[in-house]
Amino acid sequence: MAILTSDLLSKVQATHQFEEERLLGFVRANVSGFPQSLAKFSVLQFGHGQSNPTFLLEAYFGESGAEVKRYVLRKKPPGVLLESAHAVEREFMVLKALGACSDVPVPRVFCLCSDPSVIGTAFYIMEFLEGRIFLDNKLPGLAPERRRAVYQATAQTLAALHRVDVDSIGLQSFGRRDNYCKRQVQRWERQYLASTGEGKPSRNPKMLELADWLKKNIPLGDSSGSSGTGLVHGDYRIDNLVFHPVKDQVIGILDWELSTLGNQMSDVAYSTLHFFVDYMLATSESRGGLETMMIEGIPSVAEYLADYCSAAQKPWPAADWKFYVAFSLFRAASIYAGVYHRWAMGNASGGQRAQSAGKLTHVLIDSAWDYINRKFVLPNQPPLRPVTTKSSEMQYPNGLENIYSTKEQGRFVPNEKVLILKNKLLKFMEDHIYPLENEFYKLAQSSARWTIHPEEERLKELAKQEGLWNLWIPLDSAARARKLLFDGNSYLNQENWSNNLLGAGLSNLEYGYLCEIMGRSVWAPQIFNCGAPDTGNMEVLLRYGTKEQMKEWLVPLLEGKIRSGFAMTEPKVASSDATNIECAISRVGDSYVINGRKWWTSGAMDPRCKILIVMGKTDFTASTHKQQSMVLVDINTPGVQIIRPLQVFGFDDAPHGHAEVCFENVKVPIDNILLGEGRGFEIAQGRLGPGRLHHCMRLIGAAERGMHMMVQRALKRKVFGKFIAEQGSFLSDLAKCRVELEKTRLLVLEAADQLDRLGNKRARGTIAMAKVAAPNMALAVLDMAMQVHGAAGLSSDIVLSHLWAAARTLRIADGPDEVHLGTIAKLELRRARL
Ligand SMILES: Cc1cc2nc3c(=O)[nH]c(=O)nc-3n(C[C@H](O)[C@H](O)[C@H](O)COP(=O)(O)OP(=O)(O)OC[C@H]3O[C@@H](n4cnc5c(N)ncnc54)[C@H](O)[C@@H]3O)c2cc1C
Repeated sequence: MAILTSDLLSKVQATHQFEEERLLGFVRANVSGFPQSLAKFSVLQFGHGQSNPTFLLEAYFGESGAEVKRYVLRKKPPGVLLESAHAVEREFMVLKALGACSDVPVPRVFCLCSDPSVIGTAFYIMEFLEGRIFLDNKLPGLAPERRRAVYQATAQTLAALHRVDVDSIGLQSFGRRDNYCKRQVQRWERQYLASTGEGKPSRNPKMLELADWLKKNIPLGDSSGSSGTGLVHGDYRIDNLVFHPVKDQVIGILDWELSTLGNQMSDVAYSTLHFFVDYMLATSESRGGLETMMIEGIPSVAEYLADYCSAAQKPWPAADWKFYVAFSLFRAASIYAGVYHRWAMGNASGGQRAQSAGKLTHVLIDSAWDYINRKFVLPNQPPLRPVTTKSSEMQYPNGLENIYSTKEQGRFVPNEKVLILKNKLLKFMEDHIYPLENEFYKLAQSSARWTIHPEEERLKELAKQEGLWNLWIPLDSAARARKLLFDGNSYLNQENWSNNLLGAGLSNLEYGYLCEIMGRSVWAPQIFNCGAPDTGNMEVLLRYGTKEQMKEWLVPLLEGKIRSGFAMTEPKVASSDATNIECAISRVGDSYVINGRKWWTSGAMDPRCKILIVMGKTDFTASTHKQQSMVLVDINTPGVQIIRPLQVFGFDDAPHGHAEVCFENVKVPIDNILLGEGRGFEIAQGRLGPGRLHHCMRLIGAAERGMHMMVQRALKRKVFGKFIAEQGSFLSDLAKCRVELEKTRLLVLEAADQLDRLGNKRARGTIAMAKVAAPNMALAVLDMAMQVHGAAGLSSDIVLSHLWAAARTLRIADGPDEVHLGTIAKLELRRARL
């Protein structure tokens, strides 16, 4: 929640007290409009901020003494100060120039007092702004769209500040512009050295190494100061901004102590530090910033930066961004070291809160090194933004966008975050996937069919860079992995976060809108690391894997370096009832030994497939649903034999494939068991819910592609003197297809929403309905599309027959229709009996 500026007040701290009468005399003489006859004059201190102590002056006047004028006084801290720090005179100068000659929102200043005899140090007086301050940059309590607006206003206000022409407002001598970064690194290194060392807080050698790295990586052009220089604020953060009491608009930028002229991109990078390190939580062990939290409405760093660059008309800073962030962390570390040093000497205005600044200094230094060691920090281009920022006016760059795309408010209307991803995804499909489909088919029909097309791996990298990677991962699963893999250690370096290894923090419903688009091409899902059975297998590891299992198998799967298979179905038994399976998993000493035969293990033919999740029985005598267990089996373990690829209507789905696999005395360590013996059924329930829905979502996309192709064909092909689109029978069939498609889409979205709100178990009835409805609808629509294409529709020259074959498998795979109908009927009867 935001707090009002007036809520930050408390009594003046003992170390900051001054003679109020002397101050009053000065104010009366120097602040124009100050009431001459007062009922009361009071001084309170602002509790937020640790640099220059800041006070509220209240002058009560009028007949009843109830009228009040409020002012803010800002002064240097008492005690011995570091040279050039706490320069309130400079603050006054910049505020005065901006207030008089620009539209940058700043409080109006009244007067500056350099005479220490008045209150002990120099000070100035300015306007009091009543508004909201967001002390927590996670913006708790705000709706996602307002969070977005607050961050947008933050970026745009910084852009407005950076657009100011300093020469025209008399600030041309406010600082030097050449060698800004070089001088800043030297300055903050000096400050750090002055705040640490013998008789002072301890010195961290990594800080000095950091200074060396920065000196060696100064951006080109720094020495001349030719481009990108101008006014910089120096401490631009959300909590130094006053927002309008109700509108998401900045009404004042505060805390100008560090302002100067210089390289403005360093100002921008500094304003993003909370994405990389949680400096609000100085006392906790937490290191990760907003980029690891994925809070709805808060933009990514790239999106924030895109807002800034577009408003400031600056080029995209990918080339030097690593330097600017590392420099900002270094500078912040030096500032906090100064705060801590002052606290240790008893004169930091943040009081005891400044104590934690010592620890934070080290966190900032480590974070800078983590950032430097990342391979990827920013995409080469700014992320694609919707054509307008209002979701109601979004434009879609793709002809495939369906005619009922939601442009209004409503229950199943994707939010702005999803719309942005959707636009990107649509463009990616148009630019990269559809044009390569024929290429992929050619290879899959050649003698080299079980190899990977090099373009596939290239597109995977591109998808990662675009933030279109692992979008299927639901928030809760991501949170578990984050906790197990990343908490308090640097097992994985921060590069992985930037690559969105744990998705975009989407709910199942939000993912539904995107998964549908991937379903338009059989080749698309794996490009985004969103293909079956990998998503289901990753979900199992995310939910049930141990830390070690995650490290060994989940991480390479998340990275898209390996693929996986799920081996449950057996040729000998009716596997739609998993209690029938016969594969034996026997405990022998410290190992499990697996014996059995599986088939339709999708993905096992893929040369990148390295891990199988095998379901078998560990105890044939236990109760029916406690006999089964799941174990992780490295596909290269002796005794694992791939017997043959199976075909679906002649499609073998190379290079992915569906394999028959024999397990003969396959020995794996006991640590490879998932969740524990007898828990296989439980895992299957968890795995199959979201996975089933993903199939349904993709089927909506497949049907949508069928609709599109059908209509295009009907508008171009003439039969018996008329276009097919003019034939009455076609029109009614087309309309019926649309009706079925929309009904099913709603059912699938409803199931996804229920999965988010109610969980797997309570949503199972609706998921079952979607699982029956989606393949049957897609089959009908694709069948109609093939019919309209005549013989071409049945050929392999166009995608329809392959989409149809894939849809047909889903009346059986992941449970035949009859099993799901049984679930729906059982629930219906149970409800009637209640
Ligand atoms: C392309 C494809 C990919 C697959 N991928 C995988 C995979 O990666 N891993 C894996 O383990 N399996 C996979 N499968 C297998 C799939 O999950 C099974 O085929 C499915 O669970 C059905 O099992 P079954 O084939 O043994 O059919 P059976 O269990 O023998 O059932 C046959 C038929 O019996 C009828 N029937 C079943 N139950 C009922 C009931 N309760 N009421 C009325 N009639 C019923 C249905 O008509 C059903 O189709 C895949 C299958 C295909 C086609």
